[in-house]
Amino acid sequence: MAALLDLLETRPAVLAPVVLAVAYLIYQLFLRPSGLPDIPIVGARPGEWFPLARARWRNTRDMKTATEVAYSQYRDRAVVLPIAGAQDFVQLPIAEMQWLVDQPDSDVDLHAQVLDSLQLDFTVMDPRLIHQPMHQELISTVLTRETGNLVPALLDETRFSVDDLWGTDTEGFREICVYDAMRRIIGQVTNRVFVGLPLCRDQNLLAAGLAYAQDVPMSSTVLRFTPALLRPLVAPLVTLPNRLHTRKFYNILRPEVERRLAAFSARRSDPEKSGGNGYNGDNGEGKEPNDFLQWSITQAAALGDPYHASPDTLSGRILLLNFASIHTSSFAITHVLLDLASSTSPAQLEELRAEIASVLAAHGGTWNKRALAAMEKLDSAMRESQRVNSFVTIATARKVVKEGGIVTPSGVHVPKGVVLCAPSYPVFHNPDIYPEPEVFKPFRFAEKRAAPTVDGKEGEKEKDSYVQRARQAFATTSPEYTAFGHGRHACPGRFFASSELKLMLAYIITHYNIEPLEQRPSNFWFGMNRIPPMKATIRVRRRKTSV
Ligand code: HEM
Repeated sequence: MAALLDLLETRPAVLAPVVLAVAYLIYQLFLRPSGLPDIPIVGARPGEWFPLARARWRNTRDMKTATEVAYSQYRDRAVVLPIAGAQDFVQLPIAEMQWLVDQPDSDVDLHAQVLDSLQLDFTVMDPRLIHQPMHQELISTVLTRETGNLVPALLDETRFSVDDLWGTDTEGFREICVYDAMRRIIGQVTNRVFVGLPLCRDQNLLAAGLAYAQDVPMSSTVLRFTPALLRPLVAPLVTLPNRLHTRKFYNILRPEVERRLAAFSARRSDPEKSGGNGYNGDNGEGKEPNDFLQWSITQAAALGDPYHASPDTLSGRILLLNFASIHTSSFAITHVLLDLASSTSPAQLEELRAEIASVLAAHGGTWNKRALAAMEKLDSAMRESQRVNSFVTIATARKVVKEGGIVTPSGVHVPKGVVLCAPSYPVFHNPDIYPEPEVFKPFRFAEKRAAPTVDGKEGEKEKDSYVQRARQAFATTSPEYTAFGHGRHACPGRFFASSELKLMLAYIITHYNIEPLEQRPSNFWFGMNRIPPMKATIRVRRRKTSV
């Protein structure tokens, strides 16, 4: 200690870096101009010093209250919703959400916001994958179109993985941790569509994908709390797990990618062998595999840039798909199982089973997209569970990227760099929109579908009725229903997710009895998101008959 004091006395310059670092932190936390419009700040108290910084911490400690206050006290006007370690959001009234999602990407940009909030330039090992997101186009086109053809594969993998993890013993009940089992099942079933058999069952591949999906939110949280100037220095350390899991994932996938690429170019150079189409891969039975990896190879060939066709790029796209889909879908299926186990009467479960049986019978006993679409009560149960439990608490976050900023319909000027959003959690729980909002009513949306339609000419009536029914479907978004976001950037994977989750739920409830829970285990808030109780268990027993 004495030596240190001596040093400071003789060479005070050694203090300079410490003083600079402290001054920088104080400036960042308290003095930096916020660039925010002059509108109320949620969480700030009148007359206090540093209202923005203090509101940030208050809101972060209690996000539920913050979102409720932002919605109920400022229903018709824009407010600042500051959150520590995230952006300072400007939340628009719900009446302006449609305006927000209709703005061109050159004015407000979802990708710029995601890039920031997940720190993707650091947390994704090859940021080019993000800046050229070719996989997203495939999700909204090929994956959505092919979902119907993929139903048999989805069913096969669901059967295989659920039977394996939930067991087939019809005598005794067995306790399972819902989230743990379902994320493995979702990982396997979803990867059946991404990379096919046998890799979708490779537990090391699935584990690396899951681990990476946890690394990204973890490392991005640390990076967001790190001053921007220091991030390039801190990132290599913080993202070490991301790098390790990426490498592991690539290494396992690479031999299959290389095999597919070789088969693809062989077929391309010898169209005779390919059955005439000139570019198909080969699944070993002379048929092209119908999965995301294969579509990506075809897409890469059409793009003609070797970067897109490299094994690492193709593997990287599959890893990003795992990131986008596994947690979201695992949360959704975990929630609905807990809801059905704890809030639903046995008669309602029987009603669901009866619907499944009768629709299946009407479709010749075959599971297909039409049969899934006709199961309106099942669809309603999924939609209702997401209404009650959605991880989305503020919706449609878009960063203002237009030089000079933009002006909202109610006349607020929002500068470039600020993130706009709209309310979600308090809307889902608003009794004027959803009566008895805290109650899980599995048939809420099915009943809305069945409600009489407006009068009109015969043709119009039919059209109205179709539109009214479609509006209540699980994958349909609106300002009042934002579990998948809203607008043209709403989740592109939602049609696939809807079919996959309904099929899985139908299989589970027709093949298993679930012992009722006295109380629904509570969700919890993780930053801005709501998460299912990860340790919650249920007791299940295989049914002797499957209807
Ligand atoms: C229950 C399951 C899912 C939920 C609840 C969900 C939810 C969401 C939400 C809320 C958004 C933001 C939309 C917005 O801001 O308007 C989103 C975006 C996205 N989702 Fe999903 N998602 C699910 C499944 C999937 C699946 C299975 C895939 C891929 C196959 C996927 C791929 C994506 C992608 C790529 C985006 C970014 C879209 C863009 O940048 O334009 N999601 N998702």
